[in-house]
Amino acid sequence: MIERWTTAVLDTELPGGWAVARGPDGFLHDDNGALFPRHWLKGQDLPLLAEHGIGHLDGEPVYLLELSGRAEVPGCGWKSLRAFMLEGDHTLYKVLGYAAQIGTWAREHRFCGSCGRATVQVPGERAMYCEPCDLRAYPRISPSMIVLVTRGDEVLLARSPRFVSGVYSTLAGFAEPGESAEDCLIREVREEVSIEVRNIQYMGSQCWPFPHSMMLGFHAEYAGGEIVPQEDEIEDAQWFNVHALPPLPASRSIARYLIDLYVARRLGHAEPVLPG
Ligand SMILES: NC(=O)C1=CN([C@@H]2O[C@H](COP(=O)(O)OP(=O)(O)OC[C@H]3O[C@@H](n4cnc5c(N)ncnc54)[C@H](O)[C@@H]3O)[C@@H](O)[C@H]2O)C=CC1
Ligand SMILES: [Mg+2]
Ligand SMILES: [Zn+2]
Repeated sequence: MIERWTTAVLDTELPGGWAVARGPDGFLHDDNGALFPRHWLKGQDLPLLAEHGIGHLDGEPVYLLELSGRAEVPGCGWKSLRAFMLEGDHTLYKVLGYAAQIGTWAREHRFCGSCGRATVQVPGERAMYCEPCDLRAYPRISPSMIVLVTRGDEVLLARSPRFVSGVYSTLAGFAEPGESAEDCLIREVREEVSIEVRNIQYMGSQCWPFPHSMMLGFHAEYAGGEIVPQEDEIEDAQWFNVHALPPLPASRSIARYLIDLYVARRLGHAEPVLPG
């Protein structure tokens, strides 16, 4: 399969291509989507913080205009990355998800974390550089484990107080220094619901640019314990029968994929495909 979208570090001195603009309210869009002719977009008097050449879409260069504040463009509106994830073209969402991660990282690494001096972008490399310290800051990626724990026909799902009302999802958490993926998974499940697991199986991964998680998805079997939801983090956790599931997470999430896959295997239905 030919990839429509590939990332690259492009020279911002070169003319042409497409551009996306990101401000405090998300990405600029109109009826045609979020990609605009770059020359036109740069003529819109936007409060530009930085420009990044981010890759190629269908062979055409794509740039990000990262803005320092709010702006209005006639005939256009602003839409959050999450809204692009939930609806619309998946390739466009991939472009915008990457753009968001690059924009956030570059914005947050304008100064050296060691000496406090201004950093510069390294030409041809995705790095912010402090010359006196010889220190490069690369885009930040935070590994997070996500796991569906099952017990026969039952799946363990939980709600965080941050979730949309009624929705239950798989357990997830960030890796800490010193942990393997499995260590992290076991700790997170213990912390969040006080359950022990066994037969941990890796199922697949997904980039989750909110703001920079890398989700590593697992399946695990229940091995013991009673559910005790973690105070403040977990509002409720329950075993749900595969025939009586609550409202579930968005269909493009790996959480949903892990649930749908288990249910499909249990019921002998066609297996879902993990959205990249
Ligand atoms: N794609 C998907 O299907 C899903 C993705 N997620 C994502 O998984 C990630 C982890 O899930 P949570 O339950 O929120 O994590 P968690 O269970 O580790 O708890 C969040 C806490 O971790 C700490 N934290 C925040 N950012 C961190 C980082 N970069 N590294 C280490 N610790 C950090 C903070 O103390 C925060 O309160 C989040 O980004 C969440 O959006 C969660 C569920 C579904
Ligand atoms: Mg968690
Ligand atoms: Zn420095």
